[in-house]
Amino acid sequence: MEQTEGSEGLRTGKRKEDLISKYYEEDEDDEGIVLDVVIEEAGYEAGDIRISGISFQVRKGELLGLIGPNGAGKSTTIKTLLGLLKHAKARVKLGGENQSYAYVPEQPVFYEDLTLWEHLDLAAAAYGLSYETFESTAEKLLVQFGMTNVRNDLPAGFSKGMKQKMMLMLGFLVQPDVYIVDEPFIGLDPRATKDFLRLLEAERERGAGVLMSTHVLDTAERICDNFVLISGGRIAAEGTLEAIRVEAGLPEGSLFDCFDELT
Ligand SMILES: Nc1ncnc2c1ncn2[C@@H]1O[C@H](COP(=O)(O)OP(=O)(O)OP(=O)(O)O)[C@@H](O)[C@H]1O
Repeated sequence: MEQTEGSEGLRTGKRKEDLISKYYEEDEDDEGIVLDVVIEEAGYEAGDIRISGISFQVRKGELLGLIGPNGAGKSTTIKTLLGLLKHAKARVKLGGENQSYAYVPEQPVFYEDLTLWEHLDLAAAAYGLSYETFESTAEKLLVQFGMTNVRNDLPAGFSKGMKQKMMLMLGFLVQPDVYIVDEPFIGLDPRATKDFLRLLEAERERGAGVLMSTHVLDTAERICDNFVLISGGRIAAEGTLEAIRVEAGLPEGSLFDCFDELT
């Protein structure tokens, strides 16, 4: 079975080589942390350091926005925490022994010879969902994303936005404790964006934590609780919008203005 574009799609959170360790020894300060990331440094080649000193935590129900200009190191940060970079000094922990995560990549990744429904079935099997749970959740997602009429089609023939919707559906299907989402908005039409945000909100209410990288700053400003602003492979500012405004010296500034000032 051929998979398109590299090896980073359809991640199940159960691969042995993952950097993410499954057990988090909680003490009082750690309560509610579902993802704890400490990256000392990471790069694509030995000696080629692209990011350094990037640490952050995501708590239950929190949406943390990873923002920064092109080439700042957002995707490298995400690839590092997923264990995809060989040259990384990093430690990544989920919040508990039985916690799971789902990664939604920026570039859709799919199997050429599996239909949309078969992709959903495969992801459900990888996460050990019962057939009943899979069927009812998958049916709901098809309706929510307006994809019912293409359920038995091959994704190779999908538009860019439809492929993106499939990736999001695969993430939502398994209801993980942590979502790691790399730029979800590009390619989605306004209706799909709204559907995605509504589902994300419901998942946060369920207690899922979300790390989301994006360039869509007006949306990020509206929906994220906290931000990590990366510039030149390092953290340029972090915290709430208020904290970022203080850092940028723009007490009334939009996230875009602060971003502009700080990068
Ligand atoms: N596969 C790769 N091999 C070598 N260097 C890479 C690779 N991918 C990215 N880089 C380099 O790492 C640095 C950070 O890139 P990264 O893709 O993490 O940026 P980003 O913040 O995700 O940017 P964008 O907003 O454009 O997606 C850049 O200097 C980039 O050229």
